[in-house]
Amino acid sequence: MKDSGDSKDQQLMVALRVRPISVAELEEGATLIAHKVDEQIVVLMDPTEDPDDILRAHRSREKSYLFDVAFDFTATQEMVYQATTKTLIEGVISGYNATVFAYGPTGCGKTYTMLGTDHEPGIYVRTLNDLFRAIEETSNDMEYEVSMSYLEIYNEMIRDLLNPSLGYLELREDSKGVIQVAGITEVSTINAKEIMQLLMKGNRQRTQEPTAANQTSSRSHAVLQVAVRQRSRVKNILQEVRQGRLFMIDLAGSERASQTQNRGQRMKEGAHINRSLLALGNCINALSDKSSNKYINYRDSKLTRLLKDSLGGNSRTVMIAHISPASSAFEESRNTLTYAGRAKNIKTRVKQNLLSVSYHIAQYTSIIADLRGEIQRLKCKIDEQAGRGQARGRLERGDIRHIQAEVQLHSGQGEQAEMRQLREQLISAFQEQMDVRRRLLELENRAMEVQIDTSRHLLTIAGWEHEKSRRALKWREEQRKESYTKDDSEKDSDTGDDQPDMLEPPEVASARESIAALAGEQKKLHKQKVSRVWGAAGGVRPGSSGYTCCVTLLSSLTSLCLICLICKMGAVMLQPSWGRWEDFQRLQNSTLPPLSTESEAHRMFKASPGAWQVKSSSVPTPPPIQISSLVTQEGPPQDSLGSRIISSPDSSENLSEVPLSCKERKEILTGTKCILVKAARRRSQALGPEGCHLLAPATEHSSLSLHSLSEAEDAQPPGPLACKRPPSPMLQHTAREDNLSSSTGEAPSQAVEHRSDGPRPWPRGQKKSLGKKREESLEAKRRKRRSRSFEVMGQGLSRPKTHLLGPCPTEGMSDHRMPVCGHPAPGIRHLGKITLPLAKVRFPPSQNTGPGDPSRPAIPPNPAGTSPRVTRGPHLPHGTSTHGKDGRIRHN
Ligand SMILES: Nc1ncnc2c1ncn2[C@@H]1O[C@H](COP(=O)(O)OP(=O)(O)OP(=O)(O)O)[C@@H](O)[C@H]1O
Repeated sequence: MKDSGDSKDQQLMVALRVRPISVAELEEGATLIAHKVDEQIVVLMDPTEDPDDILRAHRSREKSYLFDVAFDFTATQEMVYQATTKTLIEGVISGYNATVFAYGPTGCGKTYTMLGTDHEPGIYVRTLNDLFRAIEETSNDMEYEVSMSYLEIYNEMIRDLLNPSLGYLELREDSKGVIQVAGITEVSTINAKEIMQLLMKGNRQRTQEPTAANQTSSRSHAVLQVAVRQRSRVKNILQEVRQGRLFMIDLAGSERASQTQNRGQRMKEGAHINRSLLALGNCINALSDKSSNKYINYRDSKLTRLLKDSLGGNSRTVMIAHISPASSAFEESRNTLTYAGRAKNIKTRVKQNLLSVSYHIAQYTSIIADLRGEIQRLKCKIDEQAGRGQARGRLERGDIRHIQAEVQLHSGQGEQAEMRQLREQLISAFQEQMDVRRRLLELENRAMEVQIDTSRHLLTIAGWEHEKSRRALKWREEQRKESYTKDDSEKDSDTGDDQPDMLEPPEVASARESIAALAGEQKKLHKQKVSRVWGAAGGVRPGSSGYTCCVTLLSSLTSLCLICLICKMGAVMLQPSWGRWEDFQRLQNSTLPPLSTESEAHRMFKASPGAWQVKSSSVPTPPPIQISSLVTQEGPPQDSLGSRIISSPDSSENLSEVPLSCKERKEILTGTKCILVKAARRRSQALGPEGCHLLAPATEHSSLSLHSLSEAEDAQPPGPLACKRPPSPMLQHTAREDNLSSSTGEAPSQAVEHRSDGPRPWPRGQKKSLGKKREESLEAKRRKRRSRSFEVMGQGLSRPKTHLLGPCPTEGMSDHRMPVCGHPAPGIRHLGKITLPLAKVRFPPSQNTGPGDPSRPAIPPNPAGTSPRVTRGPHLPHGTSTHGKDGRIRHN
């Protein structure tokens, strides 16, 4: 260990404090002779000067003294501490020595300044408080060791005030000249409170005796020493240790024997006090004389030996001189001021007590142990702080939970019952809704079954009508052949021959009856569904908006189902083998396969050569079949229901020659047209904008109104497009309405007329002339018919058209011409046109018979010439069916 650090000269600081004049002094008649002129100057008046003394007339009666700082009776303890001692604390911590001592005559306030009272603590207490506060502030980086000792020099003997039992102690000087008190008690602590308790204990041990000058006169010099060792917490091979010492000395007061009136022990004490103070004065004189190189005799007294460093060595020293302002203490005050003034010239050489400690490698283990201990200490500190934070957090969370629980308890009691009630109501409403849905599904299932049965019966009836028409045609052919061989008279006589009646098969009659029953059931189911929806809607009444919504919903569903049914029926009827009675028989005995998926429907259409005509891409769901007209309308007589079915492609033109069949067919077509238009409208309404958007590609072609249909019929070249033009692959289900409607009106005749012109487009300008020709031809045919000729009168269909179609479906539905999803209906009229070729095209008689006519399938003859009853079904001769390029069926 070695000392290091630079030294510098430090002037001794001298402060003067003038205490208040005491009551005793006032009683003695003393006057104030010490006055503070400014912060540094004090004037002392000489009370003994006689103004009448001529010899001293020109001498000044007052003398001024300059100090570093001066205090009078107005100064507080804090002011004295701040101005004298506080600045020393930082130096002590940094390794500098410092000394504060109170000097002055007895009873002038030295003990008051240094020790103070309980209410006005002195420099001891204030200094220690600030010292430990400064150590605490830098303790994270620096490690401190603080030790304290408290002694008195009484009668030139040193006593340990912290442990008086130790007896008198000796002063020793080490090799470096540092004065040490051998065996003194040094209490190491960094607790300021503990040091203060020790200080109080030591003061009680200090020798105080009342004298005439001071009731609490200190008969000894008290020395409080505080040593501070500071080192960095960062361990290194070279460790710096800074050691500073602070001396705070309360000297005993110089006294005069006459003043103290001491006798005996008190006089002896005073002698020792004065001797030590004299030695101190001599040292101060010697130290303050800059010019002289006098020997400083510190060894004259233990006080000067102890204050060796403080006076002339390595220390920042502050001397606080005390005087009484009373005129009675003029001599003591003047001497004190003189000594204090001299001390002001004393300079000390101050240097930092810096000790460099180089550790041996063997000491590393202890250093490591110290470091580990330090790490452990820091960990404990962190854990302690974290635990404190967690405890605080738990406390806060506990408070929050407690508050929440209270809030829930108070506010939730009323709301819980209400919430429970609402929940029960919600659950019951949900269950009721599910029940209604289930019942509706059951009704839907039943309605689907009814629809399937109805469609099956309708197919049966349609098959029979077809067969009947075919037999009638065959019979007329035979009759015409026979008529060529007979003369006119025989012809006239044969005009009364009618076509033999064909007995209706029992299954057809049964189908008609079943259809009637099923229609009633359909109606009943529909009413039930509507009532269910009303109930589910919570009391929706007819005529209200809710009612409209319900009906719309149901209608939309049923319309979709209907569309599926018609597509399916169309696909079946366009089978190559369709038109034979056995096909109807086969279909009658089999249930309609449901179009469960779009792919299935696609397969079905593909399987048929004519499937492209009816392929519907917009109906992917299984078709719950429902014919609205049978349910929602008071339909035509049930016996005509069979005639509503779409005619067989092969026989449609021949059917027109049968008045009753033609009428029925028109009714069927009209009714179907009405249904389809309604279905399309309801589907559009049900789907709404979103559905329209989704179905836009399809509806663009399938949206249809009668108006658009009629326009289409007018604008579109009928015959060739219907018969020979390759069909569009984008055929839609509703496009069949176009076909159906055209089959009931002028289009067929136009097609017939146009057929002779080849596949050129139909010119609009020729329509009127063609109409005229058609009328003429019709008239001629009538005449022929009256003359018992058997020419086919396919054009006669145009006559009942206005009667059948006029008011009811066409005009009525023309109001429903609506653009679906914003797409105008006319834009789709050329697309998706399903052509049932033979139902649309009427052939003139001259062309009907030619088997080689490619535009029309030849009607297979009945070589057996049997009656319809005998020849129906499997007995009908037929060749191999082939398909023309226009998709129509040919029988070879
Ligand atoms: N500044 C002051 N303000 C008020 N009272 C004071 C002041 N200074 C001293 N006194 C009072 O004067 C009396 C004597 O003071 P004190 O004992 O401190 O003198 P002293 O110099 O220590 O005497 P001694 O040398 O005999 O110990 C005390 O009662 C003290 O309360």
